[in-house]
Amino acid sequence: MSIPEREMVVVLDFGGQYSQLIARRVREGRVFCEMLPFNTPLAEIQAKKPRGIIFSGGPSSVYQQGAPVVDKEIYNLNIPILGICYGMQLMSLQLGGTVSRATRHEYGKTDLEVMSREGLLCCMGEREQCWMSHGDLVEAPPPGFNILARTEQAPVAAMADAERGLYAVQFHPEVVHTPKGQDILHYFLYDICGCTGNWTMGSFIEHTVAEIREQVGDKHVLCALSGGVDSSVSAVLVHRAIGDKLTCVFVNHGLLRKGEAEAVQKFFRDGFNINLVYVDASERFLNKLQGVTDPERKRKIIGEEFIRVFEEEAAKVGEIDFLVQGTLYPDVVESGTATAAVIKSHHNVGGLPEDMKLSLIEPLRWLFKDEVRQVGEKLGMPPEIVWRQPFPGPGLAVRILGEVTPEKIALLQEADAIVTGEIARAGLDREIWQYFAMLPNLRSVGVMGDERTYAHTVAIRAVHSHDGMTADWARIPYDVLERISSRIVNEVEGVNRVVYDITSKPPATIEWE
Ligand SMILES: Nc1ncnc2c1ncn2[C@@H]1O[C@H](COP(=O)(O)OP(=O)(O)OP(=O)(O)O)[C@@H](O)[C@H]1O
Ligand SMILES: O=c1[nH]c(=O)c2[nH+]cn([C@@H]3O[C@H](COP(=O)(O)O)[C@@H](O)[C@H]3O)c2[nH]1
Ligand SMILES: NC(=O)CC[C@H](N)C(=O)O
Ligand SMILES: [Mg+2]
Repeated sequence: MSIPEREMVVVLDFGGQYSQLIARRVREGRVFCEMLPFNTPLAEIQAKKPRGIIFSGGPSSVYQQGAPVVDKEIYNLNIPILGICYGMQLMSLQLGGTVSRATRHEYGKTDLEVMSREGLLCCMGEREQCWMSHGDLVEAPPPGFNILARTEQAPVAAMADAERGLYAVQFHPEVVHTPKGQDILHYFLYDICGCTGNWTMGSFIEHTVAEIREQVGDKHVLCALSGGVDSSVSAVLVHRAIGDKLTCVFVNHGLLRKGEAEAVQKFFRDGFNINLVYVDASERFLNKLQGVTDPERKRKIIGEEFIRVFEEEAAKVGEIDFLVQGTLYPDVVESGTATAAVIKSHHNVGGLPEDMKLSLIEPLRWLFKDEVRQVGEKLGMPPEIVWRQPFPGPGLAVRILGEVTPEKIALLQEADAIVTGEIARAGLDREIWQYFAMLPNLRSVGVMGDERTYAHTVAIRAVHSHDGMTADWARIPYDVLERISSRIVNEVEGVNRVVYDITSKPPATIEWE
């Protein structure tokens, strides 16, 4: 079977805060979308046969030295382009318009005066709300461009050279605060780029299965299976493509939750017709982590050790060239890209060793968790997997600040089982995105049974999120918190205090390390 034709659009990322939102919005418009760094070679972009290209926003000023630019040939490829914010400023500058620093900046909700209500802005009335975040502006558009809209501060808030298929907006159509934003993107995708909207979860599955089959041929493949949503969905996709030639490896690194090693094996052995190898590697992981306190070092050690285990298992199975991982888009951005800062090295991306021998297959690399859950449902996977709360690959190592020891792991496993159990008992497990206990490596004074104690503090973390990129702390009812707290101090030896983390992301992250 050949790979079915797929309409796709490329987002070139200039480091904007909302770049990933653009990609999501395009996919919500039923057109597949990948985000690439701004400096991706043109040949690589062309090879993807995009129907359109979108330039994202970004923190730089186009007229500054070293600001990110694209190869000007991109304007001659006959592929429609939509520039957003920085993307519009860049397009202006490169094609002969003028860009300068504004005297007054526009941040947030802004009134837009629409001057041309046909073409790109045909969905808009004369006055519309839009959302702005800029300090620079286009003073004069390049030759050949018409001004489509303006605001009090920005004489060019949207512009087009329809003949060449070049469009740009200073505001952000991808954020919900631009109410007509999705209509504008829709017009770009359908009317300008000629897409028909053939991207659905069903077509994603079909396309991905065909792609894996072509890539792998009749070779054998190993899949890193954690029992989490992402790797389980990846495993099922690959299994559809190549059946028995897939072997899944589940690693117990000694940093799993209470009862998890047994539960995952039982679930996959009983419920799925998949070859599963279980590796108890806890000793070697914990040895490597001895004395290590820096969060990034912990992540890198775990990332490398995972790969070493997979390589050893691959050698046992025979000739194996490929490793499947359930990597998602947020793992990729947070690990740092050409434009995005390193927030934390996810073990499966930034934590990978340089000399790895297996080639990666990552069918979900462009998706967000909620999209992966839709794929899982479409594949008919059971709700216990699809709606399972995420658990980071480095496991409890990133939930224990400071050195990881067997005692601390055992203590945290007990406390975490209480949090999980009580959240489920209160019927909140599906509502809350992630909920767990963590150990801040902090001891304080308490009094228990009239005796002084000097024991551990356990922190509870519970957050609501759509995709893991941003999060808000969950307003767990006080009586549930009370039960969790009292059970932890009463049942877990070595704990005399429980606190609740009430920080959103940003500024914090979901995990503490
Ligand atoms: N214990 C493990 N054994 C084998 N592979 C693992 C293990 N933990 C993580 N991985 C690999 O690393 C990838 C990334 O981990 P991550 O936790 O993001 O995904 P997940 O566990 O599949 O899903 P979830 O985010 O729902 O926990 C996994 O998809 C899997 O391929
Ligand atoms: O596979 C993973 N490998 C990792 O190294 C890792 N670190 C964090 N997470 C999970 O990602 C989401 C966002 O986490 P943070 O807000 O802590 O960055 C949350 O759901 C985290 O649990 C990881 N997943
Ligand atoms: N959001 C953006 O793309 C901002 C672009 C540019 N840095 C400005 O301030 O105008
Ligand atoms: Mg996981």
